[in-house]
Amino acid sequence: MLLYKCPRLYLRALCEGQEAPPAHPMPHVSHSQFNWKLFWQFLRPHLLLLGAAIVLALGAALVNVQIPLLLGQLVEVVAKYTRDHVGSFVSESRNLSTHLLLLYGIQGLLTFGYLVLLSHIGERMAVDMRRALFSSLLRQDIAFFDAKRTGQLVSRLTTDVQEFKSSFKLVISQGLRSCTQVAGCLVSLSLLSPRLTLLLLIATPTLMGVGTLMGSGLRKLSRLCQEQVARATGVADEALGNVRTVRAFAMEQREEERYRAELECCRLKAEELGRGIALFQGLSNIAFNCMVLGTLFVGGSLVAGQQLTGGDLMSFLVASQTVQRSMANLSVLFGQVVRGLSAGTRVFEYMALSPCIPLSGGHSLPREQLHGSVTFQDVSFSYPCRPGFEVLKDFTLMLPPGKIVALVGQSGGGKTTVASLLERFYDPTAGMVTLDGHDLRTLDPSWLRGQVIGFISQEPVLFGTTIMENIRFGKLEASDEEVYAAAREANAHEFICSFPDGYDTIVGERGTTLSGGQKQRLAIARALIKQPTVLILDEATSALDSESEQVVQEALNRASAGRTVLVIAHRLSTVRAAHCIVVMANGRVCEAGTHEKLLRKGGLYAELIRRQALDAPLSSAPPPETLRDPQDRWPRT
Ligand SMILES: Nc1ncnc2c1ncn2[C@@H]1O[C@H](COP(=O)(O)OP(=O)(O)OP(=O)(O)O)[C@@H](O)[C@H]1O
Repeated sequence: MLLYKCPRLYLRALCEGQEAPPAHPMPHVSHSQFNWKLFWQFLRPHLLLLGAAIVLALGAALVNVQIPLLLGQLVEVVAKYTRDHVGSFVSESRNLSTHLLLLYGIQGLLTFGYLVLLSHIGERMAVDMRRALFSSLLRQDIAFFDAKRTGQLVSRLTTDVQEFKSSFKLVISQGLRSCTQVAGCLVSLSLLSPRLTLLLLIATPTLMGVGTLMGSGLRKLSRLCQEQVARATGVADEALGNVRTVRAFAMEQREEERYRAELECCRLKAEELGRGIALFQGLSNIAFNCMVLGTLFVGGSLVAGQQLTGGDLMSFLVASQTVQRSMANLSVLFGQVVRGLSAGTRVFEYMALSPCIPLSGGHSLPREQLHGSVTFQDVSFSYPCRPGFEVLKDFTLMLPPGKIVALVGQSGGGKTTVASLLERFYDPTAGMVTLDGHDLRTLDPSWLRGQVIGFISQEPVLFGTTIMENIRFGKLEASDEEVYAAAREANAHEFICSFPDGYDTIVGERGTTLSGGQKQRLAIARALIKQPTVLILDEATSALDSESEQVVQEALNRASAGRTVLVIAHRLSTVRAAHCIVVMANGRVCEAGTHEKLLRKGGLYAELIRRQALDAPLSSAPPPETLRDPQDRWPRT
């Protein structure tokens, strides 16, 4: 297991002759506890400001603790004046009133200060967390995304981080303040009347214990609730992202119903959580009111017994109110903290995941020594999310340098899977894929994908930016001239120049403002700009009409020259000129050879050709001379 997580250990295991570990288990997402270690990493840079905020919050709370005592003294002055009618009430009370006004002012300033600081810290932390989570998600294995919905992941980046940030700010502002006030007031109260304070001290821990028990249940509910919200977001995201397909099948109603059903589940779960929180708050209110009533009752009897003055009782009452308000705040805060901790757990959960296939690491080969010879040696493979289902079984294939090899065969036979293994989106369960004799697992994946392999799929995905930036996606440091050259090579320059904005044309989300053929040619330019040694064409022309296909095919032919090319095709007419055609069935190679050789053999390929009724219109140019003699270089079947 450890070997998976660390490619270096894996390599050492190979060197020491240990058996290669079975391929990538599904990255494990544990429903773990809140990750305090990660939280600390985000908090650490802000410790100084946080310390300042805490000091200000504590200051505000301590100022607040003094207010009941001064109010009690003011009441004493009122009582004295009412009783004795001696002197001026205004002059007697001036000092106390000024003192109180000053405290109110200081409290306001301190509150302003710590709230500004907390807002600053909260926003910075949220940005850091989103960046770290996004970066971690981008690094996860492709297998991770097979098992996840985009909506769920996006929700972690948005809602969960937001929820966590709000809770964090509330805990420091309200929570810290309420706790300090409760503590400060309890000290004041114990000075005024130890007996009354004892009453409060007995009741408080009992209530806290009950609260903790209820809290763990609420936390579970909150987690379920947020997961359901993420599911609903996923449904909306999918429907909106595929709105053309939804419209084409007139499935708006169905999508609305799916979303409504998910929302209904959200509502039920949220209401259950709401009821739980309401019950918790209701019970705590009753308990705290009873506490105040009890305090008044016992305090009143102490005043009657002249063990307490009227002013002291007033101070006691105001301080008890502060304690009560703070406790109520804490109970409201509790729900938020429960939600915040769940949200934080979910955010840190994905952040702590380490991919089985790292983005980089291992060695790269100098370009001048790179030949582009690829082999699949006895490769077996199951997708991690379907472990019992072997897609490739002892699959062996050789792509000689500079040659074109076509993979054909039944749908679902594993052709795209072969391409995915070559790109190292997954690692084989058994056997190995090599480039120039090097196991792909020993090579740097970022070098492999960024510089060696170019991939062009059936449905090219473009980004909603300019044509220039889309082509440059293949090589960020490419000059304008390199972009133009790649576009020319891909037969795209002409149509790009015909647009009023030329290379600065915005292509719309996923390239919706372009035709299929235009998108495909941009994808070819994007793949060619990095001058890949190995090119994978996964049914690159199958979605195009015959006119576009011709232009795109021409570009592909040009792009294929001198490169090792793996062509995956359904339409057999497009691969007749390949140096070798490999027929796949049930995850195995069952035939291989040139078009003519396979036709003569009269096996599966000939049968496929017959089915596609391509015997007659075989009109494209005959394969180059070099193709006529495949000899025994081709894969064993
Ligand atoms: N991400 C995935 N997770 C699990 N199973 C998958 C995944 N992708 C493909 N498969 C399964 O692997 C098998 C081979 O799929 P693959 O896409 O490689 O076939 P293919 O030959 O390219 O098919 P087609 O010609 O229809 O594109 C299929 O049974 C498919 O259901």
